Amino acid sequence: MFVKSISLQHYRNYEALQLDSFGDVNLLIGQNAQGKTNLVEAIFVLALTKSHRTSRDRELISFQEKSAHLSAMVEKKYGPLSLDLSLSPQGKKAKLNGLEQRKLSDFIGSLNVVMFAPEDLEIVKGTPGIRRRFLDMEIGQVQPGYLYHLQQYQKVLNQRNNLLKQMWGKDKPQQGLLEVWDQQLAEHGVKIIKKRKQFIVKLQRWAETIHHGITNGSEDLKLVYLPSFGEEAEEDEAYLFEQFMLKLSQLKDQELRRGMTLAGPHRDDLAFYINGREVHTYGSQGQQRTTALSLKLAEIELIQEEIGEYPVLLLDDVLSELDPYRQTQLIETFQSKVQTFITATGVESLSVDKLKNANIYQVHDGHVGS
Ligand SMILES: Nc1ncnc2c1ncn2[C@@H]1O[C@H](COP(=O)(O)OP(=O)(O)OP(=O)(O)O)[C@@H](O)[C@H]1O
Repeated sequence: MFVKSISLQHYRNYEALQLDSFGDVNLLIGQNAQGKTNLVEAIFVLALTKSHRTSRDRELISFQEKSAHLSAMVEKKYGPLSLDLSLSPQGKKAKLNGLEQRKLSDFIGSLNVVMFAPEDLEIVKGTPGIRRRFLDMEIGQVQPGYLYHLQQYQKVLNQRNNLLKQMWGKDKPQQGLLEVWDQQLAEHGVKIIKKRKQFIVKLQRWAETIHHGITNGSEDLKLVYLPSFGEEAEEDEAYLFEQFMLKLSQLKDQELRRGMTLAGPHRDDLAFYINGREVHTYGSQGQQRTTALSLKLAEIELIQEEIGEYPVLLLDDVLSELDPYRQTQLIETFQSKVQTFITATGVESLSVDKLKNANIYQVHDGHVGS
């Protein structure tokens, strides 16, 4: 798919911006703090209705303003599609071809993107919560049904945690009520776990091949789901449900003491291994960065496999961090297949000959010129 144009109103430091005729490769060049990341972030927000760098939507609306508006024209395999998204403290409103969507999940996935930004190193180095967010956002993009279960799970989890807190120190805990929440938690929980496991198996296939290529065959990358209960590879829903309920009953005393739910997809993790060793613990900085890169490139192929179209690639401040060999490999792999937006402080830091047909945009203080 291909983003043809974009328009922003009161989005971050853009008061009003209209950009047309994007090319296959688009370079956004400018000094620090001018609005380069804000622009690729806006494309990301149009795809997922959320930013990759904050969960607080208020930050996306320009200071002093009450709402922001983003829109784009996207060329897809089956024709053009217009996307509109409004953000305000009251919530978000999304339109496809001018028609308001009742649920945001009906809008998400209309535009598919893969963002690679410096903070993606945290997927490998950071806390389990970051890896869960990565899984949830990526699966949500290609399987909207996933987001429904995720929202329901989060609701039930909050209610169950509140109940556990209320029951704390009471003589006669409300066991009956807790069991109702257990059932609902397990119902949505197993759907999430199953989809995450299936996603990881597919992502692993692509990531392994790509990582092999990047490292000249010297490194074997493996992805492993680390569940808080049951077997890591088990996908059978009935079995997972049984295992989840069993785990909750085993943990009940502990949960009542701590006032929180201690097992389920909100406690699961994802591990990366290179040649049998965990990258989080034993990987060098370079291996961790390459792992993150392989994951992102694998995602591009996976999205193509799932939806039959390549996503748009957003490279924020990362291309200049790669050595010339990796820069070239990245650009050559996707040239003419994947529309790419690249931010950098200067064209000097990029292997420019590979980017000679790129559209170049100068970003300065919330204004963009070509
Ligand atoms: N809600 C907002 N309203 C207005 N301006 C904002 C808002 N949020 C961020 N900004 C401004 O946007 C600018 C940062 O833009 P951005 O993160 O896109 O920089 P950048 O060009 O990518 O820089 P770098 O090269 O340092 O990454 C800052 O000047 C910041 O004050």
